[in-house]
Amino acid sequence: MKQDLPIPPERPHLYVQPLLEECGEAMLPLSSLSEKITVWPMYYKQGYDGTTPEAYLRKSAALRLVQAAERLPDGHRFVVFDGWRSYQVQGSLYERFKQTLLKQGWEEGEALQAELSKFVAVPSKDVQKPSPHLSGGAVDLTIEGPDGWLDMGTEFDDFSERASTRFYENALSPDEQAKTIRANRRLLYHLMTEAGFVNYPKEWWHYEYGTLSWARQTTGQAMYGGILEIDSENS
Ligand SMILES: C[C@@H](N)C(=O)N[C@H](C)C(=O)O
Ligand SMILES: [Zn+2]
Repeated sequence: MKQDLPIPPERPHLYVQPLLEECGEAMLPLSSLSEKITVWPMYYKQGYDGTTPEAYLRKSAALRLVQAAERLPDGHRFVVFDGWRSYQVQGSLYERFKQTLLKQGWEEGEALQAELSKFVAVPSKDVQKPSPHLSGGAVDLTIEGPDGWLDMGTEFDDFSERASTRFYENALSPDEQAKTIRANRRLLYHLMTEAGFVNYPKEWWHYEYGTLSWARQTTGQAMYGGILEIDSENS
């Protein structure tokens, strides 16, 4: 059972910047792909300008998501919070988190930048080096079961240590709730990685395929450059 298989520690990966060869794949809307996938557009619901009620991923990433979803236990489905993201939305998320940290007493400078980029990628519209969500190869998601969203130990976008994917792997004597959370994160992790995605170790909900950081972790060819606008050419 996937729930019994520990989430392995992050593997050492390439520190050189992989080359990106844009493959030209269009993006697919996720809400109509499978009964096992639903979209809960978190940033749209939170009122961010430039968001839409649909979530999009590049075609191969979307099809791999379907593959993973179809292996969910009966009565479960994926809940997608976000896929492709515009530069405007990436910038707003970054700015909002920065303001939160400043209110907590952080001061402008390198330490603040480092803390910020742990949880929100630096906004980049360089199509050869885009922030992951701008490429259409990154997805934020959880799992819904018969009784609602599974307990993953934190809310989506809880920017704390507890959000680290392996946080509950390290508990020495986990109580029943911690065991449940650990099993739920394992289920998501193994379904997604077996379908070819890589996880961002600081966030249990963030997975990527075909992006620069995916290439760094897998030595595969990065193939998703930045998409700056959704239009009829790329969706
Ligand atoms: C903001 C959060 N949901 C997320 O997606 N974080 C990663 C690091 C990102 O911004 O690419
Ligand atoms: Zn993400």
